[in-house]
Amino acid sequence: MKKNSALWRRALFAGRGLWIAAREEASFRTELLAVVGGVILLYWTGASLLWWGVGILLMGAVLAAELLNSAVESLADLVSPEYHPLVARAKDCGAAAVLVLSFTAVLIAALLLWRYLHLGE
Ligand SMILES: Nc1ncnc2c1ncn2[C@@H]1O[C@H](COP(=O)(O)OP(=O)(O)OP(=O)(O)O)[C@@H](O)[C@H]1O
Repeated sequence: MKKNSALWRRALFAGRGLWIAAREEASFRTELLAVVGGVILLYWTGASLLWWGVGILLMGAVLAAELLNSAVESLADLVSPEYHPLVARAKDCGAAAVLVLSFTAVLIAALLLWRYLHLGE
């Protein structure tokens, strides 16, 4: 496989990864929906530029973590389709990474909502 291909080619590969995740991973689709919800929340609460920055950063991080988790799962399935405790560990840790970031994003969203409802800003 040729290394260091042109930027447009690498972008094409990345786009293919996004398309595969959106088509085959239910969790990724759910997170895309959550991103739409997050953008609506930020818009509805009239969030400041800083809140938008934090929100966009977190939403991007959740999606990126899910994509990396999918990559780990695919490699694990290739290497060991049969049950193996190390595969269980790799997959569980990948899933945990997504969970931690998702939980953080939900907490930040709750904070934004609380601030809007109680402080009106
Ligand atoms: N080959 C394996 N060896 C050991 N444990 C496995 C193996 N495959 C799956 N598991 C266990 O089952 C859990 C679910 O794995 P699975 O591959 O179905 O991912 P998932 O969480 O359903 O994600 P997705 O639906 O996105 O593929 C893993 O977190 C792991 O604990």
